[in-house]
Amino acid sequence: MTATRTRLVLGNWKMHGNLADNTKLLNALLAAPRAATTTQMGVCVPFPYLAQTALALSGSSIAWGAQDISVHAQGAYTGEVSGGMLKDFSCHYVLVGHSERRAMHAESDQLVSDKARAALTAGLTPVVCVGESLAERDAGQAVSVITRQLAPVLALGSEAVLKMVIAYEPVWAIGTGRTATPEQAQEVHAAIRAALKGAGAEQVQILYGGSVKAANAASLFAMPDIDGALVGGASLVAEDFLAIAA
Ligand SMILES: O=C(CO)COP(=O)(O)O
Repeated sequence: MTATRTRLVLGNWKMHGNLADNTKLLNALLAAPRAATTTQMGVCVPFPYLAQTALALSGSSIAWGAQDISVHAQGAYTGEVSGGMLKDFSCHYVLVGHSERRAMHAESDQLVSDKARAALTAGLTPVVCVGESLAERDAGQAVSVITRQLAPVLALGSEAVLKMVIAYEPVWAIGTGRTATPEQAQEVHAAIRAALKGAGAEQVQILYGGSVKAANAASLFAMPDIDGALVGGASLVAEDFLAIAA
């Protein structure tokens, strides 16, 4: 990682949590001494817990955000949540295009780009998730799939891309305990950075996600184009999440 990029460790709680457990988790994150690290930390929580998270983390160095955003600013869109609403709860980040949403909610590459744009319009930092399936990797298509997924995002222009975070999450590594090797991840991260091209590509944070644990974080973070992690399961256990950031 070059000196210009700060390391970022983001938790994705997915559809986990309840008021009582969240309080314990957030308090444990707040109680941990963090003076020695310059690593940025954040948590992306389910919509109903944004208020609780905002209240708990306000004034701390830990950021928070959501896991999805509507492409619409407001209107008759039952069940949707707008960027303006996320801003009301002082969200910094919003995940867009997580593979679970691409797979289970049929989110297209274009829709993911539209969501990234909606996030930027609302003043949020979109964390654009990309990643190939196992079949695609086995077919040697990892980089071409990611290039295809990123194309409509890159079409938003370099000024927009500079305000984003990209997360590479190979689908076969999510929740499986099977992490990409640092070399496998680095290869894709370098391809992503090459795809970003142009001015500023060196500044964009590119996170790795997929079974990141304290035991494998350091070797992943040692790679030149891996700027941090998007953490699922391990972000639900304060000591594991903190150990990754440390
Ligand atoms: O999907 C992920 C984060 O967005 C990764 O999840 P796990 O860390 O549980 O594999």
